Amino acid sequence: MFEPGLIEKFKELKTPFYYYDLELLKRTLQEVKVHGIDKGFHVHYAVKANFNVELLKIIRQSGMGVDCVSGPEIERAVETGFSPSQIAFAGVGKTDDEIRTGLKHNIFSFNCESLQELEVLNGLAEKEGRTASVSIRLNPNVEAKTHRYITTGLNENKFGITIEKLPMLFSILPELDHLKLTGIHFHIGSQITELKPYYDLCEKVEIVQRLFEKEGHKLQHINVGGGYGINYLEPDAEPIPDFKAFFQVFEENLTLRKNQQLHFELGRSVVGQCGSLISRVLYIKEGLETNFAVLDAGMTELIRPALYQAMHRVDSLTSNMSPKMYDVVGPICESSDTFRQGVWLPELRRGDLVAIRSAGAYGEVMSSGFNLRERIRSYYSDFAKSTL
Ligand SMILES: Cc1ncc(COP(=O)(O)O)c(C=O)c1O
Ligand SMILES: N[C@@H](CCCC[NH3+])C(=O)O
Repeated sequence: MFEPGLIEKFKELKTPFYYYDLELLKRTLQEVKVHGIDKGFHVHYAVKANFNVELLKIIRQSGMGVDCVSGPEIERAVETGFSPSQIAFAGVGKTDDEIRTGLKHNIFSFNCESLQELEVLNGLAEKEGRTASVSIRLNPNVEAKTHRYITTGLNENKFGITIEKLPMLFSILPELDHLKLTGIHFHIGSQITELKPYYDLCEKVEIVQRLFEKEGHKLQHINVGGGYGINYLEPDAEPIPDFKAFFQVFEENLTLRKNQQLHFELGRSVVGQCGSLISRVLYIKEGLETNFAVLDAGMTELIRPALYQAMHRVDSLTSNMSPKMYDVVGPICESSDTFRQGVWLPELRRGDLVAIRSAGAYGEVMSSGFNLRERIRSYYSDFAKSTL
């Protein structure tokens, strides 16, 4: 990913910054197209993973729709040229203003997460003189086998309506005459690296579909969400996730009804591997138990290690000396501001550049101004697109 010429260019730039390999993004999208879109599936890109406009423009060209979680994400998707007919809007706490944004654009689907939300949406749609297309987000109580903070489909999680609440849903639906029930939606979690949870999900989808059918509801679409994981420790061995295996699970294990569409919402698996956080070593500090490599990037630029104990590969870009063991840390006033502990890297010196890999998803977009840090910049493999 990092040719010598590129590293020379990096040396001239102020660090830290995000670097996006747009060619890798395009190759990843091509795999989604071949194994998903070309099979007739509707794939929505989860904008929350990275709302960077340069990436969105490329993603739009791939034929994907989007999954949004806020009014501003809907506005950004529309501004970038996504058709509202390809916008799904999920979120457990949609505000009235955000709902109005969705109504204004007549989006493909409001993925509703509670009975009260359905009533509020119905009221707002009535006021605006519209009918909203609604998918019911269900909580299938399926174990996603991922970090507990990014598990979303268990009874204890705040997302979706539990299957047990369906009788209540069926009883209020006939009164909500500004809603059109078009589908059901699921999303069981993120960074899912085994296929088993998806097999389990397929079983639950069939159970839920039958419950809707028993009540006379014909579903135009099933949305099974996203969550497909990436290889954080060996990004070069697996720069593009195995989308064939992913889509195949659903192709082979879901019984779609006549004319029923299958929708997906993929975030991390699309943009995760194309982004890296490039940082300079500020100091090398010998501790009593370990050597610290103190970087100029910290949890303010990439919070995943601090928040989920996530491990990102750290590559040295400028040193090829013999390896030494480091705790790679940031400059922020928190001990959790640690990227890696006890990692072997070519001996580092002040000024050396490192790449923190697989940072394209939930990296730049989760950056913060804590410690009054400057907003991080981005550069692209097509440098003409960079805001210098
Ligand atoms: C409703 C919904 N859909 C899709 C996604 C995308 O998830 P991922 O980036 O793990 O594919 C998320 C985030 O986990 C989500 O909350
Ligand atoms: N922000 C999380 C993923 C959350 C997905 C949103 N539902 C991460 O970095 O892994």
